[in-house]
Amino acid sequence: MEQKLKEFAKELFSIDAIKFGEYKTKVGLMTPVYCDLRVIVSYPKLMETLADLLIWKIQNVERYDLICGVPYTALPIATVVSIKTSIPMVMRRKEAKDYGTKKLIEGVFKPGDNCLIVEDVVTSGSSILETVKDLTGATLKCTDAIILLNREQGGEQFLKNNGIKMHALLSMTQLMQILHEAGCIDKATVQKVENYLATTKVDESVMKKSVPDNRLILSFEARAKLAKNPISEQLFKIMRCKQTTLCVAVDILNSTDLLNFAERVGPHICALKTHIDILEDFHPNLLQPLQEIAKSHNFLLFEDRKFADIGKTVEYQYSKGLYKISSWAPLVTVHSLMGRGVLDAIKTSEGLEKRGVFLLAEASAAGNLISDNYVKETIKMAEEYPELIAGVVCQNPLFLNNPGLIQLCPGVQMENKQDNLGQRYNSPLTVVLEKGADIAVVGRGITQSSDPACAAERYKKMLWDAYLQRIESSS
Ligand SMILES: O=c1ccn([C@@H]2O[C@H](COP(=O)(O)O)[C@@H](O)[C@H]2O)c(=O)[nH]1
Repeated sequence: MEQKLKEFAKELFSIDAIKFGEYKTKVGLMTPVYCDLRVIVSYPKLMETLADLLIWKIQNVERYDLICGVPYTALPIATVVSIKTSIPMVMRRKEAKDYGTKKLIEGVFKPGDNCLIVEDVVTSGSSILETVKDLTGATLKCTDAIILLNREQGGEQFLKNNGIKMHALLSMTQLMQILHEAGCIDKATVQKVENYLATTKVDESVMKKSVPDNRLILSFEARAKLAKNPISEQLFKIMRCKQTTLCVAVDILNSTDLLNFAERVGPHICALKTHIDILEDFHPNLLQPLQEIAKSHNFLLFEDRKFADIGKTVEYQYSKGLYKISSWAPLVTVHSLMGRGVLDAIKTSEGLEKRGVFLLAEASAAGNLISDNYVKETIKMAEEYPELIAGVVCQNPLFLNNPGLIQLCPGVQMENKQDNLGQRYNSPLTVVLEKGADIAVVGRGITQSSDPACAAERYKKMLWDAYLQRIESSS
């Protein structure tokens, strides 16, 4: 059977059911490998082989009375399995009929019958779960799903969390290995897919098959209307008007250099991100010309203070002291680590009337201690403060169903993969098309360039083209 599986994998490649290149997934992100098993109905011998392989795999499943294919691709596959094993099948309608019996599940079954799910490819597991919901709603039990290919993007865990054990004939890693050994794909392609799988997490909102108002395919114009924070609304409008999603991190130690730099990159950016406390010659007199430059080039000042203390201390750090951040920076970053008191402090402190917070959910630094649960709770916290939160700093496509929030992604550079202190980089294309970034933060990629204005313009164009490519399918 192992050999039969390898031969089958090669056949899938030869009929173009597995393709390599740049493909857009249904949630708007790009993938270097695309699996389209719908073509398999045109190859009856392959259908039969697949059914044999699945039947072989079914031996691991303890008990089932019925089988059900996830519509539509797996329907014919489940049919062949049913015929070959004489296990009766039930069929799930995607929409209930609006006449007659209005049944979602067709076929003969008894309450409590255990139904084995059959599916072709699992990315998120959401399609299986939709089918499971209808089956259990019709009094059936579902505990196991038998599938051809596990794309290894979180679906197995997601299903497990929802009480379904997944049995896959192949994982994406195994498939890559088989195709490489057979000479169908080269090492570079294998590495590209491996890298994509290792770095692209699919969160639960991505896992919903049809994400309502998916931010990845909505235009900034549309999202400006959905923004609940006045600064994120303004940011969306600036991005659209200046056609830029570039935020430059101006990590420069001298005030005059900072002003010169802001003037030069100003036409190409939507926000200028500062670490004001690294200036060796800081004087409050810097702030007025900086604000004027921001106004004249229509970009926002963004102090990356990463507040992380008790609320009262944050109130002082934000509005008092040498920097009086709340008086000149409409945007600031906040760690979720210390809880909601920090957000309450930012919300109520004196300073600019309109303000927005980017909450830090993930970090670009290698070896950071942020866990999946921390990320999840941070997103939850962000969604609890819609009037204050402009967006989230993260490295993965999160909160897809909240288009009013902006994903800000630092760690962007054209070439470098990592600096010598643990900073990790992705290319402009990757952050927008694979990681879901709305705004990309570029620091040394521009500040250390011999011509920062020209470099900023290049980044701006690349990022904007990638954004247009991302929303293309919805226009
Ligand atoms: O996870 C994070 C959060 C913030 N940053 C900040 O972005 C810039 C990146 O500068 P580069 O020169 O492009 O590396 C810097 O100001 C960081 O403090 C981040 O990199 N990662």
